[in-house]
Amino acid sequence: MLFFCGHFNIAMSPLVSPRVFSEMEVARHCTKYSCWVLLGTKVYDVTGFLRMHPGGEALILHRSGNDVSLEMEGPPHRHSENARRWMEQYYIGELDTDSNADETQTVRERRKTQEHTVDEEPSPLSKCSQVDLDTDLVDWRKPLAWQVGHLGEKYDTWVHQPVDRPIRLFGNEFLEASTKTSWYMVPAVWMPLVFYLSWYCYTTLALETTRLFASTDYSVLVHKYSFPLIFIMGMVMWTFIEYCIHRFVFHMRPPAHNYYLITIHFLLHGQHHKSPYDGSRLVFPPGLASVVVGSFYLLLTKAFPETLGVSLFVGGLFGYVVYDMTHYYLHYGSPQRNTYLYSLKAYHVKHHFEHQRAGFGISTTLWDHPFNTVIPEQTF
Ligand code: HEM
Ligand SMILES: [Zn+2]
Ligand SMILES: [Zn+2]
Repeated sequence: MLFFCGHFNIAMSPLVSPRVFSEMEVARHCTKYSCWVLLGTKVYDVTGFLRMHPGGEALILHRSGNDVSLEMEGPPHRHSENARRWMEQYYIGELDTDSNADETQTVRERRKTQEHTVDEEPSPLSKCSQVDLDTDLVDWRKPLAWQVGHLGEKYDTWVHQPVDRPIRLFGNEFLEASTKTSWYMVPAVWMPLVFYLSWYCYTTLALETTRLFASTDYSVLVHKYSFPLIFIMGMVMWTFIEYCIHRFVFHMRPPAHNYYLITIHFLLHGQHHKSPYDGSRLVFPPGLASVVVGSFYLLLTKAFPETLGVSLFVGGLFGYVVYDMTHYYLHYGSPQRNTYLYSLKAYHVKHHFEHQRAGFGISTTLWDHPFNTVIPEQTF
C-alpha cells in the first residue's frame, strides 16, 4: 500500500505479525539513545519521546527495559487517555515470554517461520506508520487542510487526539512551505526591531518632550529612566494578550456545521494540537505575525503619546519573542526537575493531552488564575 508520510511516499505491508523480543534483548535498550519499555508483554521503543516527556527523561530511563504499567497508572502521575494512545505509536512488538535461550538466535529463528515480517530494526519511519490509515477520519495520504472541515461534530474529538507525525496541510508546495517556520526565524526577524525601537524610545524620551495628559493641567513628563518600567509593562501586557489569543481565538469552538470556521481553527491552532511535535509549525510565521504586530503598533501609538505607545509596544514585542521561544522549548526541551520551565512544560503538555479547556497560559500561568482556568492538581 502506498501512503503519504511528510514528504515521502512509503510502501507498507498492511498485514504484519508483531516482532518478538526476548527479555534480554528488551533489557539491552536502556540508554537515552535506545530506550525500550514494556506494558505487560507489549514492547515500546520510546527513545524519540524521552526528551519530550513532561516528567523528564530520567523517570522513563530509570524504568527502561521494565514493565511501566504501574507508572502509567501512577503515582507519581496518572497518565491521560491520550498519553496511553500516544504510547501506542511506539509499539514495536511482543515480549517472548517463554524463552530463556540466546535471544538473538530465538528472534531470528522465529522470524524465519513468520509469514509476514517487518524490517530488522524498527523503521525510523515507524513514527509515521501508527495512524491507522484505513480507519482514521481523514485521509493522511492527502493534504489535510481541505478535509477537516467535513469532520463536523467529530472534529473536536479528533483534533484533540494527538499523533506523532508531521502534517501536510496543502498540496501546493509554495503554500505548504509558507506555513512552516524554523524557530530561529522569530528572534532573527523581531529582535533587531526590538533593539532599534528600544534605542529610539530611550533617545526620544531623553529629549523630555513626551508628556502624559499633555493638554490638561495634570500633564506629566515621561522620563527616559521610566523606559525599562514601561518596557516591562509591555511584556506583562503581552502575557494577557497571549492568554486571550490562545483561549478565545485559538480555542474557539467552531460550530460543527461550519466547514470554513473548522478549517480556520485547524490552520490556526488545531494542527498544533493534532501534531504537537511537528517542529516546523511550533512558532508563528513572521509574515502572518506582522499583521497582528502591525495592528498592535497602530493601536498603541494612537491610544498613547507616540513614544509611550512605542515603548509599550516594544516591550510587548519582546514578550511575544520570549513566548514563542518558550513554547518551542516546552515542546522540545528537557528542563531540570524543580525548575520553573519544568513546571511550565508539564503544565503545557497537560493542556495538549488532557486539559484542552484549561491551562491557556504558556509563558506564564498568571492569567489562568483570575480567569479560573488553572489545570487542577492531580489527586490519587
Ligand atoms: C517510566 C515510567 C513513567 C513515569 C514514572 C512517568 C511519570 C510522569 C509524570 C510524573 C508526569 C507528570 C509531570 C508533572 O506533572 O510533573 C508525566 C506526564 C506525562 N507522561 Fe509520563 N511517565 C512515565 C512513562 C511515560 C511514557 C512511556 C509515556 C508515553 C510514551 C508518557 C507520557 C506522558 C505524558 C503525555 C504526560 C503528560 C500528562 C498526561 O497526558 O498524562 N509517560 N509522566
Ligand atoms: Zn492550545
Ligand atoms: Zn503547544
